[in-house]
Amino acid sequence: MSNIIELDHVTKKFKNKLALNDISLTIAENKIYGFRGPNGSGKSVTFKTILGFVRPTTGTVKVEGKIIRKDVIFAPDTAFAISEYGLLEDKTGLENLELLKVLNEDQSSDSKKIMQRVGLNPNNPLKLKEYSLGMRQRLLIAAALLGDNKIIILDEPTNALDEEGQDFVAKLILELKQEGKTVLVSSHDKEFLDQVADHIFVFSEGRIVKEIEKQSGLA
Ligand SMILES: Nc1ncnc2c1ncn2[C@@H]1O[C@H](COP(=O)(O)OP(=O)(O)OP(=O)(O)O)[C@@H](O)[C@H]1O
Repeated sequence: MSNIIELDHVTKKFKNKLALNDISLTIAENKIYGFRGPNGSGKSVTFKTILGFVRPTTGTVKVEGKIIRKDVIFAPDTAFAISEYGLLEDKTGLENLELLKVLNEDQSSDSKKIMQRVGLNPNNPLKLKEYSLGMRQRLLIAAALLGDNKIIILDEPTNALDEEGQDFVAKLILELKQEGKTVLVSSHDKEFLDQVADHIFVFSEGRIVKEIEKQSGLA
């Protein structure tokens, strides 16, 4: 399958607010897609319509050929890190990942290994409410790595990270591509997206106003 995700003339209206205004886009397998644009331009709502968390007002979203909210409720083979779909404050990082495994009937992911991969110590006894913003961000990314999904959606994964943390996320995203994943990542940071993305969608006021295709992919 060449296009793993397709949005066809998608609009989303919240009361009087047109959050998405006729978005059409295609996502090919095993590439990294950057979503750039100012606050409120529609990046997160686009991700949520792909995931099936938000129902489009008009238009269709297909993931792996399935129409979201029609053929399936949620996007198949898709993991996400979106800060508002949170983790449990009263649990440790490891406990949070173990709970997600139970919820997802996932018996094969190695939570400890995944925590180490994102630079967190699985034996850290701190509860999430005691985590720094950067540690939270890393745990959220770890949650998206559970289940070995084909498509990974990362909403502002470098928020609250220092320069070292940002480089770390960039390297991780490039590794995910090497492993055959398709990654959708949003950021305000032009430099960061230029570093990782093969293709960039630039959003403004609910529209895609520009698309940038990188020649060779990796920087
Ligand atoms: N559940 C909702 N109810 C009402 N309005 C919403 C809802 N979700 C999003 N919006 C509005 O839709 C618009 C697009 O929001 P979206 O979260 O996609 O922006 P964004 O590009 O991801 O920005 P940010 O970088 O701030 O996350 C905004 O005006 C936002 O206020």
